[in-house]
Amino acid sequence: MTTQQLVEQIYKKKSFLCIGLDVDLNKIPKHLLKEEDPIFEFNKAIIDATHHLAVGYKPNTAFYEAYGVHGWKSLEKTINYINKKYPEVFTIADAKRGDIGNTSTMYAKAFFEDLSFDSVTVAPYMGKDSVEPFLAFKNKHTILLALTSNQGAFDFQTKDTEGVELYKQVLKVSKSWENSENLMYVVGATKAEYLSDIRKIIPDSFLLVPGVGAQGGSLLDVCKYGLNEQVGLLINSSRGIIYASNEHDYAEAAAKKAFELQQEMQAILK
Ligand SMILES: O=c1ccn([C@@H]2O[C@H](COP(=O)(O)O)[C@@H](O)[C@H]2O)c(=O)[nH]1
Repeated sequence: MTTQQLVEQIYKKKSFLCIGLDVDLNKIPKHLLKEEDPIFEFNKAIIDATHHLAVGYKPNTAFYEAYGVHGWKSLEKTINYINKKYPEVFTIADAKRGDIGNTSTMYAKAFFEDLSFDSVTVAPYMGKDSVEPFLAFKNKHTILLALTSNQGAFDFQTKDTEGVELYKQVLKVSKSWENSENLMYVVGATKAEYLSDIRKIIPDSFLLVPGVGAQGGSLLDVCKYGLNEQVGLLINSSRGIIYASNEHDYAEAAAKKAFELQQEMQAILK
């Protein structure tokens, strides 16, 4: 999917919501555990109930890898379901990959070719030659970790490197990489006050913003400092939406939470 197509979807749905599909078998409704593939059944119901309210879905691969080959199958079925039934939706494999060049190429093939995700999250720590193999894929997006939502972000990301915070170096330097137009960045909603500085460096880039909902980030603050002319934000909520209920009404409850966020976004877009 191109960035322009994503922007069109945002205006069509009046939403820049991304729903995180972080499925934990200990948290889903008990009756689903009788199914052959409880993770997929859970995702399918959530997707069917929310696809008109969200422009993206973000399975975090950890929640699938934790269940071994069965989990990976569930991930494959989930992405195939979205791509077949709702091809207009932007998909993110939150896998936080990145390695030496030839290994990164294999990671990119896994997520962009085999699983057909639109984007994958990548850690910048190993530098240019670890990220450029992802950027080489046309109409696919590499979402680079810039300033993450967790407390540990202050351990390295905000430290000075030659007078500039490390996360700013990541933003500045990555702009010079080949095919950098395929870059997006992760900035945590819990770091909203950093967004005006971030926008000075990357005014036009899309940002994936996790941390609204369970982590306490504010949608309004993120929008105040982070919106750009093309909206430029994908706000993710995972637990706050998908675990709104653990009874039979879980999909409707998720849709209700997604609707509340979509309504706030609609008001902001006006
Ligand atoms: O900085 C980051 C980067 C990624 N994440 C991921 O986003 C979701 C957030 O889930 P919630 O349940 O809405 O808190 C999850 O998959 C994280 O691994 C992040 O939170 N912060």
